[in-house]
Amino acid sequence: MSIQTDDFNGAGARDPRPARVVGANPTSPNEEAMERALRPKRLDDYVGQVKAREQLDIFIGAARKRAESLDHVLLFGPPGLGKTTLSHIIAAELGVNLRQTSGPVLEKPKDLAAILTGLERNDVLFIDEIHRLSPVVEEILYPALEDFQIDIMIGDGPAARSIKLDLQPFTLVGATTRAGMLTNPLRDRFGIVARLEFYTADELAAIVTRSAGLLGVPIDPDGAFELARRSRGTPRIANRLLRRVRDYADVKAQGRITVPVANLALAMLDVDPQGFDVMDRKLLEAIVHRFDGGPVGLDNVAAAIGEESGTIEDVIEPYLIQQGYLQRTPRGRIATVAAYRHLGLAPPARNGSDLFGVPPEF
Ligand SMILES: Nc1ncnc2c1ncn2[C@@H]1O[C@H](COP(=O)(O)OP(=O)(O)OP(=O)(O)O)[C@@H](O)[C@H]1O
Ligand SMILES: [Mg+2]
Repeated sequence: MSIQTDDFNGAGARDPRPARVVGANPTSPNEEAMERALRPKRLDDYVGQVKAREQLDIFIGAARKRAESLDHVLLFGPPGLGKTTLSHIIAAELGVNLRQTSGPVLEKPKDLAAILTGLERNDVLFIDEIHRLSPVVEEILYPALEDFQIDIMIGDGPAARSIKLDLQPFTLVGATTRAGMLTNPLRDRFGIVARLEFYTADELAAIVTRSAGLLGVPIDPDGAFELARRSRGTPRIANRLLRRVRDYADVKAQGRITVPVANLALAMLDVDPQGFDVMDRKLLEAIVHRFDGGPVGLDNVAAAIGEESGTIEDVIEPYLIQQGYLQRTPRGRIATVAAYRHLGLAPPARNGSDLFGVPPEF
């Protein structure tokens, strides 16, 4: 199997701001190299995501048996949950090449045409950030996905004509953090759609334990669980906390990660008992203190905390919502009772306390 990459992990431009310890995006090229080393290579080593894994296991098995290309796959979910990892696993399990690129890198139709015509039979084409494909590029993708054909223009001006080129059958694996931003015609062309979910603490503990084994870090099971519990449901964060806490353990505690060592190291890193970091707390505090707990519109919150609304929506909010600290309503964001309590505040008595969905004794 060969793997070709057009850009660095398909991630495009890097964010120049200081990295969050529990931010879900990769923080540096160094971290990405480390991630590649820790990335599971086969479906059996891929922890959690039971539904997506079961589906893929069957469809991949069927495609292999018939020596056909796998149906096109759309992977969506918040950053760091394993979309890129899964795309590599799909190619490995199919026993085919993986060609990796990303939406923003494909500027012109000919960029995509060059990649498509280079694919071998049943190869996987992985397009990261597929919601950022330009419309003209997307246009040539449709016939490629449907009939394994593309129309390309030859020549200029009045002499220009379009010719059809046949492609080898292939599988597109598209990844996105924002399925809602995909056009309908594109979304409809994926036969397999897998939504990746946040991981449970037990699943993350398994990932931390596996990574610790690969890195040769001694860790107690309870220590692994403590890191897992505070990783915002995200393997990328779990692996990052492991590396940072390992540094702390090396310098302060003869290398072994125990619960007390994990607690001290995580406190030093400003990761609170729920695994929330400064940005999470800033968001909740802004909604509670500046907007009376909401509802407040996304743009107002973004302005209040000096963060891009896209980052709030894709990276910060999903976990807070999943954990029940925040609600997204048509009228705006609302901080829940759990958010008030997390900030050490008494929740306000409201007529609309059913907003919080909590029993009256609160
Ligand atoms: N199911 C899993 N089992 C074990 N490790 C995992 C799993 N999912 C992800 N990881 C680890 O987490 C890291 C981040 O995963 P990955 O890069 O695939 O996330 P992503 O969803 O592509 O993120 P992004 O949206 O930022 O591109 C990987 O390097 C891998 O080590
Ligand atoms: Mg990725």
